[in-house]
Amino acid sequence: MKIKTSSKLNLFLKVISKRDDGYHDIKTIMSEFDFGDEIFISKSSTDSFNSNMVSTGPNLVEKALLKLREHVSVPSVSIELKKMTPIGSGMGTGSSDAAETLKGLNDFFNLKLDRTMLLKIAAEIGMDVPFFIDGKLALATKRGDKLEAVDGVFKNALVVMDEPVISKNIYTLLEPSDFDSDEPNTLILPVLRNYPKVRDFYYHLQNIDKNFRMSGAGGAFFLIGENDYLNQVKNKVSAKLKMIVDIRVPEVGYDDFIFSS
Ligand SMILES: C[C@@](CO)(OP(=O)(O)O)[C@H](O)COP(=O)(O)OP(=O)(O)OC[C@H]1O[C@@H](n2ccc(N)nc2=O)[C@H](O)[C@@H]1O
Ligand SMILES: Nc1ncnc2c1ncn2[C@@H]1O[C@H](COP(=O)(O)OP(=O)(O)O)[C@@H](O)[C@H]1O
Repeated sequence: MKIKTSSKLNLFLKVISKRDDGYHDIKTIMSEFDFGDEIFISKSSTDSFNSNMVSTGPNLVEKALLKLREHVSVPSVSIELKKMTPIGSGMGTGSSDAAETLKGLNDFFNLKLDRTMLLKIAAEIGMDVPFFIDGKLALATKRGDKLEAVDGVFKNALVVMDEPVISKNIYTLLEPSDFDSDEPNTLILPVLRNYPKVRDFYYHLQNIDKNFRMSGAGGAFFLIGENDYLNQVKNKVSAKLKMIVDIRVPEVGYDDFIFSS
């Protein structure tokens, strides 16, 4: 079985407050788009995981299999991840790999887990993972795991990335005053303070168009607009990754969050 994974942009992301469990309450709109990796699942007499991804710890794909096994019996399986997307982008590609592994194994072995159960297991892997069970466009609140589908229309977005933000700790770098900020993505404040290369890239983008926004914890940024204009901007941006994608934005109700002037 071959599975194609996807990515997301956080159209905005407000960190509201720190919770008693150490996580943060957030409010964000997550929008799925077509940019992903490939996962191959096949029957095998022993478990195996292979990937072209250089990994320091267990891969989220392996984590997904282990979490699944805590809930249901899964036969031995061979899984291969062909990683084609960058790490540390804030586009949730690892979370998508994990969610697609759960859904893929559920289908491949006919495990009969329903959507509610898949969402529960996904949240045990990471707060970004449940979104990719249904994908598309959703308002995410609480720790990012309470999801509400939002009706969307397609727009073009220029997505750019130069340097990654490799940190599972970005929330710990928030300062009290950050919670009062008007930034469309609160997490840009700790990123600008702690990641000089990403800060330089952000200033480069701001000199071209002030409406560039950061996705998640960075390092990817995006600009929503008309295709012709985005192509002009793309030519001016110096970055390792530049692509124009179709992205869902809410049909109604979120203009103040999404379109800054
Ligand atoms: C920042 C966001 C935006 O979508 O993702 P990315 O930038 O990675 O795409 C998410 O909130 C990240 O999601 P994810 O990376 O899955 O988080 P997890 O693995 O569950 O948590 C990693 C760590 O981040 C912190 N964390 C995460 C989510 C949240 N609402 N509050 C937090 O404080 C916790 O300290 C946790 O230990
Ligand atoms: N399949 C995977 N894809 C991407 N990252 C993964 C994967 N498995 C484990 N990781 C680890 O997860 C971290 C990336 O997480 P994060 O920066 O939150 O993701 P993103 O920025 O892509 O949303 C890195 O430390 C990376 O090594």
